[in-house]
Amino acid sequence: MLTNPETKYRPFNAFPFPERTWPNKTITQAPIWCAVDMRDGNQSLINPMDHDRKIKFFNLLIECGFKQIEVGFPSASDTEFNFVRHLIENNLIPDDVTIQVLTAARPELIERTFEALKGAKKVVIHVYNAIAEIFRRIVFNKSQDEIIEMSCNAAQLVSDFCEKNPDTHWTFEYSPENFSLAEMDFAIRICEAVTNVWKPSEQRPMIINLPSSVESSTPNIFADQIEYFCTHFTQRDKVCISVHPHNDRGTAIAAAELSLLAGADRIEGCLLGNGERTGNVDLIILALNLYSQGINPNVDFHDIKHVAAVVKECNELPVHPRHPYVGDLVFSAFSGSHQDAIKKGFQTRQKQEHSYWEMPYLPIDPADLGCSYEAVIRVNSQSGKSGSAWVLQQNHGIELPPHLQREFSNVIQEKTDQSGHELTPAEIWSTFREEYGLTGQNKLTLQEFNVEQNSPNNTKLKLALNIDGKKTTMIGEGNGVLSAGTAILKEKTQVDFRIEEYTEHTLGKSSDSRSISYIKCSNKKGESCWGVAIDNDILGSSLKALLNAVSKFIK
Ligand SMILES: CC(=O)SCCNC(=O)CCNC(=O)[C@H](O)C(C)(C)COP(=O)(O)OP(=O)(O)OC[C@H]1O[C@@H](n2cnc3c(N)ncnc32)[C@H](O)[C@@H]1OP(=O)(O)O
Ligand SMILES: CC(C)C(=O)C(=O)O
Ligand SMILES: [Mg+2]
Repeated sequence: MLTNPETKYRPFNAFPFPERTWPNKTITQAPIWCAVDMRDGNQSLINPMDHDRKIKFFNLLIECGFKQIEVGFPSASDTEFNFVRHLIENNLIPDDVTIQVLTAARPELIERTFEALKGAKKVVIHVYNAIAEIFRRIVFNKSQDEIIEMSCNAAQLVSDFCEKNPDTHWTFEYSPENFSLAEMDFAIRICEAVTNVWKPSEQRPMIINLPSSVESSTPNIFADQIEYFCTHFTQRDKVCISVHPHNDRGTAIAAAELSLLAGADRIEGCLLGNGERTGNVDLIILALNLYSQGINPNVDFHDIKHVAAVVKECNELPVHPRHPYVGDLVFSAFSGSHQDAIKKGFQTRQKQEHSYWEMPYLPIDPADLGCSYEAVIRVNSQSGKSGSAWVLQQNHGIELPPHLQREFSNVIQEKTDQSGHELTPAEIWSTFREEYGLTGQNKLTLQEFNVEQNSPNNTKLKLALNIDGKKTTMIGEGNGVLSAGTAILKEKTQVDFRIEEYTEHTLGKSSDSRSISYIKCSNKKGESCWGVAIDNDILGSSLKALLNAVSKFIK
C-alpha cells in the first residue's frame, strides 16, 4: 500500500490569474532555441561527456542548426574549462553561433568562468540562483532580500568582467532557479533587481530564463505563471523571456508549448529530453510538433536516426522504442485496423491533388525524417488482411485481389497465433510462395504449352505437364486458354472444378515486366483453392496459376 498521500504531500499552490489570455492563442512561429545538452544534459549523465564526446555533440548541434548552445559549466571541472578553451582557441564556433555558459552566483566561480571565455566572440553569460521559499530556507538560509542581494552582487560582478572584455559580444542571462515553485511577485522582484543591474535595452536585450527546475504543477499553471510574469514585469520589451522546463511530471512538452502561448520567446532544452532526473524538455519533440503543424522549426532533423545515434553515443543512454518521432517503433503499426487505414491512406495519397499530408495514424511523414516506409506496417497476431497485403505490395509489387487478401491473412494469422511472434517480410513472402505454389514444388507443373487460336471462340491448347514427376502431353479446347486448360486438367486429374476468380497484373513498370496471375478454383464439394504464378508473359502466368490452384485439390 502507498503511504497516505494526504498527510505526506501538499497540492500545488496555484495562484488565481483569471486575466490569462493564453488559452485563446495558437503557436504561429518557432521560438529561439537554446540547446543545453552539454551543460544540463551533461551534468545528469552517469559519465559526463569527455572532450571527444563534447566535440561530437557540439558538431551535431551545429549540424541541426542550433544557434545558441550552452557548452558547459566552465568552473565545474578542468574538462569543462578546457573544452570551452578548445572551442575558442581553435576557432571552432561558427560566426552565427553563440555559445552560452552557466555559473552559479558565486564570485570565485564567476571569475573562473570569465577566464574560460577569454577571446570568445559571442557569449551568453548565464547566472543562476534558486529563489523559491524552500531553497531560501533549506539551502541558503537567507531571506528574500538577502537572496536578491546575492543575485545582484553576482550580476554586478558579471557586468564588471564583461566591461573588462569589450571585444566579446556579451548577452546576459539570469535564471531564477525554481521559478515555478516561487512566489510570483518575488520572482518578478528579483528579476527586476537583476535587470536594473544589467540595464538592458530594446537594442541589447538580456535573457530572463524561467525554469521549472523541478516540474511540480500541471502545465496550465506553468503557462499562467509565464503570462503573469510577462504581463507584470516592467521592462518586458528589454528582455527575452526564456523557459527551461523539466519533465518530472511527464508534461514538459505541454508546459513548453503552453508557455509559448503565454508569451515566452525562447526555450532551453535537450535532444531526446536528456537532463536531470526525468530530463529537460525534448527539443526534437518540440521542433517536430511545430513542423507537423506546418510551422518551420528553424532546426533540421531530416536524418533523425543519425541524430539519435550521436546523442545515444554521447550520452551513453538508450532511446525508448516509443520515444516520439525517434523511437524504432514510432512509425510502425501492428494492429489490423491501423494497417488498413494506413494502406488506404497511401492509396489515396497517390491520387490526391494537394500536397498536404493526410495519413491516418501517421501524424508526420517518416520520409521527412529520413525514415523509410518499410516498417510502417509490421505483422503479428494483432494484424489484419491489410498487413500482409501491404508487406507483399511494398516488397514485391504484389497487388493481392481482395478475396485473396482475406484468405492469405487467415494463413498468416494462424502462423502468428501459433508462434506468438512477429512475422518478418521474408517469412511472409516465403509463406505466400509456399501457400500458392510459387516454389515450383507442386503436383502439377508446366513444361511447355502451345496455343492455337482457331476462331474468336475456339482456342486449342497443347500442354506439356509434369504430374508428380511424370511428363504428359495433352491437348484440349475451349473458348480461351484458361477454359482449354480447365478441360485438360479436369480430364487428367479427375477433379471436377471450375474457375471462380481470375486477376492478373504486371510486376514493375518496364516493358520487360513480368506478369502475375491469381486464380481461385472451387470443386463440387464447395472447397476452393488459390493459385498464384509469375511468368514472363501473361499466358504462362495464368496457366501456371491454374496448375498451382488445381494441385492443391490433388493434395
Ligand atoms: C538546476 C541546475 O541545474 S543548477 C546547475 C547545477 N550544475 C552543477 O552543479 C554542475 C556543476 N557543479 C559543480 O561542479 C560544483 O557544484 C561546483 C564546482 C560548481 C561547486 O562545487 P562546491 O564548491 O563543492 O559547491 P557545491 O556545489 O556543493 O555548492 C554548495 C554551495 O553553493 C551554494 N550555492 C548553490 N547554488 C548556488 C547558486 N546558484 N548561487 C550561489 N550559491 C549557490 C550553496 O548554498 C552552498 O553554499 P554553502 O557551502 O555556503 O552552504
Ligand atoms: C540553471 C537552471 C536554468 C537550471 O538548469 C534549472 O533551473 O533547471
Ligand atoms: Mg535545468
